[in-house]
Amino acid sequence: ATNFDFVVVGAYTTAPKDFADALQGGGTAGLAVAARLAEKSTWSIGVIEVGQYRPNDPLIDVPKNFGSTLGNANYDWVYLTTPQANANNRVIPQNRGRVLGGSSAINFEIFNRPAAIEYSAWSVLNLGFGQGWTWNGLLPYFKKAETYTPPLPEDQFPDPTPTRRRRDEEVAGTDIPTDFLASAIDALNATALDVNALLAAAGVADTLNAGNSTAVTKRSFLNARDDAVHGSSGPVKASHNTWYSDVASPYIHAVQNLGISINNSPDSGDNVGIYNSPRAVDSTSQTRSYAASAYYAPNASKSNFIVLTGAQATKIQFSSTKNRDGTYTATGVSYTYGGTVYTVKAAKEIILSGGVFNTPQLLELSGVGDSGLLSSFGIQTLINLPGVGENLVDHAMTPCSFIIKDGYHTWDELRLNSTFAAAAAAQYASSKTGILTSTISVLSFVPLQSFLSTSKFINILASLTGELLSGASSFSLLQWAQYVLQLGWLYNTDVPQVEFVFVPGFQPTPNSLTPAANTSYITITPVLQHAFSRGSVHITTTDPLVKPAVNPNYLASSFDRSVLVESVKFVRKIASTAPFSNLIKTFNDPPTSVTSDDDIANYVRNSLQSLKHPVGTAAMAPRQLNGVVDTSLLVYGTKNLRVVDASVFPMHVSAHSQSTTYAIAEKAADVIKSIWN
Ligand SMILES: Cc1cc2nc3c(=O)[nH]c(=O)nc-3n(C[C@H](O)[C@H](O)[C@H](O)COP(=O)(O)OP(=O)(O)OC[C@H]3O[C@@H](n4cnc5c(N)ncnc54)[C@H](O)[C@@H]3O)c2cc1C
Repeated sequence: ATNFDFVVVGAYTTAPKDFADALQGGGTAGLAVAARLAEKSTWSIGVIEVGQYRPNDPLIDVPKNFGSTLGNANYDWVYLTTPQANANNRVIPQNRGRVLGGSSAINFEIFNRPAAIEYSAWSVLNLGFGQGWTWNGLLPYFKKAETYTPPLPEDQFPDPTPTRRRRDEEVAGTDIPTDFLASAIDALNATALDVNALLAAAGVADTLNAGNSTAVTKRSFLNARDDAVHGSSGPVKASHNTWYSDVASPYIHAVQNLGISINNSPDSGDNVGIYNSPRAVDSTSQTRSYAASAYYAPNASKSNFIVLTGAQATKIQFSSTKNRDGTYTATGVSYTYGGTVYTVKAAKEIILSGGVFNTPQLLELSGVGDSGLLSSFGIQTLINLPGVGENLVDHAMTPCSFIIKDGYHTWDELRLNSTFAAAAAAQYASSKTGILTSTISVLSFVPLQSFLSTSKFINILASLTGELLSGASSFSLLQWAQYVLQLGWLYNTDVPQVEFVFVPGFQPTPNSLTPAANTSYITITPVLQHAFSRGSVHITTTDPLVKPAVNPNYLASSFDRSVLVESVKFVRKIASTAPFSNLIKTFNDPPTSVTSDDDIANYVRNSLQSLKHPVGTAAMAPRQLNGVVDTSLLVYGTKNLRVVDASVFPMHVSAHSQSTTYAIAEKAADVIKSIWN
């Protein structure tokens, strides 16, 4: 019984309600785009979501319960990577939400933003057509998505330090190697991309013209006032913790003592420093704010917004002949529900919001992808798009843990003291306060110059560019352009390269999988922000119910390995710095016996995990650059098939990925409305 204007597959963020323009997926982006389209009462929006709607579920709603649903098939797709050659052939968990709300229902609730200039890369990659995909172009949509409650004055971090960044003096004499730039110019010669324009977009000026000096352009986005950058009436509720562990303050001071500044406006486009991150938690109800609670629940009674849960999309149906302009029209989505296959028709558009693994899978199953790969499975190619499923990039991380002295209040108290845990549960139930309202919030985002010596920086750069030049023949044009931008960012100390996540409690690490009795821990996790490794996700069968193969290719680049090794060393330096060092009893993992760079590199290979921010598998980039969607998120070669989810990030950003995904969905809804109005 199904004809809609829009069909949305996967309801993460936005999904239309009336199965007329069908979206795939009821996840983060799917629900957001669907709900916005449903504002137009004459349009019908149908959302197909394989997971279930789970309102009032404490595993989702209680802020401190984040992580409790991972590996549980009622919530999680439970993806595993292929064996990772550079991580001792381990298969690494890649959780993805399989529930209405998608990954926003199972994520860790952190709700932050990257450096403004990182979106300039998205714009420049898309030539003249990407003007809307800049910080200024996206900011209205970040604001539209959120209602932000600032921290209580007493919860601002102490003593905001003036910005003290090691800048131009450190990068002088460490210019981007000209042989790499010359090769990039050759490689991109056939495109409209100009290497100088890429460097300028990365904030690095005049490299080629000046000949011998990599000058860094001045930051143009200095701490704006919070009310200018935050939204006050959007569906997603963002707020700050009101409970903090007493180990946080000494940690913050130790990080400050190592020269990293406190940043009390991290969402302003300048995210360098240590800060108290917002999280997607409703400050009144103290429950998780996610796509299902934010975009679906308030609209659930709309008759033009129909969400079908428990239904898995299996194929996009296209017109049998091409339109006069050579495109195909997407006409409907086949899905399986209760063991029967149905097809829902979309009068206007189909929107794929199945997420970074399932969106490329569905494209390939439907004949959109690399023709060689498709024909190897006997799938007829409708649109040859070699970029589908390529360009997979993630935030890789290596947790490090420390045992702390007795007497501190951390999350471990919930595990160690059952009386305390019962009291905390009662407190949360009666007053929505206390430790169970708390989430991860102490984050530091830093450029390499904050913790690497200039000589180490030069060594890492030299290995990287040598390796890039020797592998250059296998790069796609998109990679060439990305690597120019990423090299530029390395010289721009406004672009963080590593995040350090502070967790006041135990987290499993390779030599310490379960906590010891009567022992409290803290965990500090460095996370690589701009990996040079590239991976892929592709089908391995024509069976739509079999998950595709996910290969992020972690640590394939020497840069990724070296930066994580140096980051582990810096974590130990923090733990050895007062006043934080005063509360450390022992280094737990890596243990003190791990000392040489080789030992630490082995620890990195054994401990590497994902922060679960994979992006990029249906990249927004020109078709000649291996892009999959254009700047209106339309799949190349189609008239009306769009991708609206984290697959479209053309490059990663130095922030957790949900706020950007919501902004993408909000922007997509406006684009679609303007087309059909
Ligand atoms: C464990 C974890 C922790 C994270 N922590 C954070 C964090 O703290 N902060 C942050 O900003 N980001 C975090 N992220 C990342 C962030 O949640 C994701 O980047 C974002 O939610 C992705 O949104 P999406 O719309 O692309 O996909 P998703 O939200 O994953 O939505 C895809 C939806 O499509 C559905 N679907 C897929 N295929 C089909 C099909 N064939 N038929 C029907 N339905 C289908 C899925 O079930 C799902 O509901 C985390 C992610 C995870 C998994």
